[in-house]
Amino acid sequence: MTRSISLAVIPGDGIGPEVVAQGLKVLTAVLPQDVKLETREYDLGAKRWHATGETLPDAELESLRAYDAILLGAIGDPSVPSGTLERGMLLKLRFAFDHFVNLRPSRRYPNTASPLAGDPAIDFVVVREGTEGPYAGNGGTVRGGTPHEIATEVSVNTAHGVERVVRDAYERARARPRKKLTLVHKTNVMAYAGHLWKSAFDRVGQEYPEVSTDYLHVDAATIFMVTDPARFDVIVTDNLFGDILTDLAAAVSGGIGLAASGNINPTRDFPSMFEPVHGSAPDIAGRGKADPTATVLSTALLLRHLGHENEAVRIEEAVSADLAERGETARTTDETGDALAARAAG
Ligand SMILES: NC(=O)C1=CN([C@@H]2O[C@H](COP(=O)(O)OP(=O)(O)OC[C@H]3O[C@@H](n4cnc5c(N)ncnc54)[C@H](O)[C@@H]3O)[C@@H](O)[C@H]2O)C=CC1
Ligand SMILES: CC(C)CC(=O)C(=O)O
Ligand SMILES: [Mg+2]
Repeated sequence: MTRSISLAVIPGDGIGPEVVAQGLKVLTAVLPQDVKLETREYDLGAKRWHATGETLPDAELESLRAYDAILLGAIGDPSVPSGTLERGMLLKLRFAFDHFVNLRPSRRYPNTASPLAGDPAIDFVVVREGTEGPYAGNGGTVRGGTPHEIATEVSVNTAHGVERVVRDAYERARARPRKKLTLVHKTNVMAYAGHLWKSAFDRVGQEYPEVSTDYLHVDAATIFMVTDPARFDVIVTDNLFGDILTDLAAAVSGGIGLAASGNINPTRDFPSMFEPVHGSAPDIAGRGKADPTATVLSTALLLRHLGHENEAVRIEEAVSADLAERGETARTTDETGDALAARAAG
């Protein structure tokens, strides 16, 4: 457990600054007096790009290494060509700091609106690979702009990269009461990558006899996430499948405004980065409408990662209690942050 926390804060674009302000409010409220929180804000995102053309200069990336953790709002703006910031800043960070475990828990909190019939219990965690797969940037285009253009986006899967994330997922499954791990892929079509994933899953599984396993093709996994989400305990999957599945998981378990995530570097060679699952939501930015709960819950993951388990639980309990009493009245982003901070402070 750290008695001081140095935190790099990247508010980013759209609703990012709005929700990060609430995350910091709750973090400050929950920490004991003798734990010092030092923050430095990084000006990265659309505004910076328009002013300087920079996404994440190497010197800034290097300076981020020194922190215990990073808190990110979201990046991406309609005024910037799609992918510029997502790849130039967000993926650059995830790759450079070897965030190979993208941890995305889904839990049904009381009194939340699920579109699913029968009010199902939901409590699973997706372990999404964070540094490889189709997001590796391995592709290109030939004959661009002509009717004969050919674009490729090659999924990169290394034995090292797959095995380490699969092992992490087994560890997490073993530590949970149900001890169940589901591999999600598309081995029937993506045969090369699928074989690598499935054989790593089976091989590593021999070391975890107490963990029960199953396999689902990703298309079928989306069916079960809607018809029978209670069947899932821990899911391990690649970068793209995990991205898509976790937006769906958020939608069925109470909404995208509640979904937290951690980009974890389990070896602790680099700072891990915590952020809501959602993006910058330009459609509601600047209107005080964004739900900051996902960011607040991401700060709980951050605290847990740094060894502050009690404070992490206090935040999760504050969210649970607040949701139970939120009712129908619409609240502003700030009001929700205030309510959560007051409860978390105890
Ligand atoms: N980690 C990141 O920084 C991410 C960035 N993005 C970027 O964000 C931008 C917008 O992407 P979209 O595809 O629209 O996804 P999005 O997640 O930003 O928004 C999807 C829908 O969810 C709603 N929503 C999102 N967060 C919410 C919250 N906290 N409270 C209430 N409603 C919320 C939005 O209003 C929108 O209707 C794009 O530039 C995209 O690349 C997208 C996902 C992750
Ligand atoms: C914006 C992308 C790079 C990533 C994304 O959608 C996510 O991590 O959820
Ligand atoms: Mg996403």
